[in-house]
Amino acid sequence: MDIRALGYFVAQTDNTQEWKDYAEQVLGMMTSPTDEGGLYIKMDERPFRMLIVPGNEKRYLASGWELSNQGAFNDAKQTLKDKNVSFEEADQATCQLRGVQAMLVVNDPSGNRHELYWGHVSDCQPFVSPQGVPNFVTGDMGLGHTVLPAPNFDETYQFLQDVLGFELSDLFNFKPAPDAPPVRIYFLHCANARHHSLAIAEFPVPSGCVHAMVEVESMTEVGRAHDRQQQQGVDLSATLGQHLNDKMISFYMKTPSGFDLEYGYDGLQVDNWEEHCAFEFSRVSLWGHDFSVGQK
Ligand SMILES: Cc1ccc(O)c(O)c1CC[C@@H]1C(=O)CC[C@]2(C)C(=O)CC[C@@H]12
Ligand SMILES: [Fe+2]
Repeated sequence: MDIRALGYFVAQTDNTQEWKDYAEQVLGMMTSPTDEGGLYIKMDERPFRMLIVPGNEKRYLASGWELSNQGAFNDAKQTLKDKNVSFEEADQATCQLRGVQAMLVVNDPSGNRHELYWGHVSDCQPFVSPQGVPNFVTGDMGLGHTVLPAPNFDETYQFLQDVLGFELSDLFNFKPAPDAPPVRIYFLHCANARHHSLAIAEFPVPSGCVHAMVEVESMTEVGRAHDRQQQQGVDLSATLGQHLNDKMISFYMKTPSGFDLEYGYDGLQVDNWEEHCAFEFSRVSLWGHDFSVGQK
């Protein structure tokens, strides 16, 4: 399957206004209402990269994976059939809300919902940040990355590789405590240069997502976002730091749907995956990233 990028994600909330304020005042993104009383969050020339839908629970709902064209979409559908994976084809209203030509919905063995689509609709309106953020790093590399819970780890990893076509970038055996057994976190890429568009973590997460990541073009913009997080009283989940594997300099904070958002700069890009060599890294970060602040 030829997935090009993480095109969007869908999250749910019982308080759309909270997401609007968070998107505009903290993330520095634009918003517009959906026909259903939800919210489109815009961070580049596309109409949206985050879709917030109304519902009684605050949670992450789905990851939207972009296929290049109708041929790739038909191939994806055939792959699902050949591998006996149950899937649904989205109805007109669902495609309309997301602005896509067609979409298939599959759940992975840990219950994460993946939406496979082609042909996004775009009016290419310029991105004009309400906070003066010049640009987010998107384009061919998609919106960023998402880290999903995978308590059913082996089956989920196999599904993501064999069915959806993700490939391993590198892996981490995370020890939650010095004498606790390690939990696996695998970092996966698709057909773009971003070090990982998806990662899976071997533990359950009630909100449906460990975190999503968005990337800006300068350290100044990470710092300015950190200032807004402080000013708006948003909970910090991890302090500023730099990851060992993708060299991203970032901090983590809560979103209004209960999962975290990583706001980063300077993530590794791999132009030729043929030359890449997967490895196991044994430390979360080169410096910083104190996740204990999120436990308080
Ligand atoms: C280790 C790592 C490398 C690159 C990333 O973009 C990235 O987000 C991570 C951190 C993964 C992971 C997490 O997101 C949830 C909290 C975790 C489990 C920790 O407490 C340490 C590693 C963290
Ligand atoms: Fe991350």
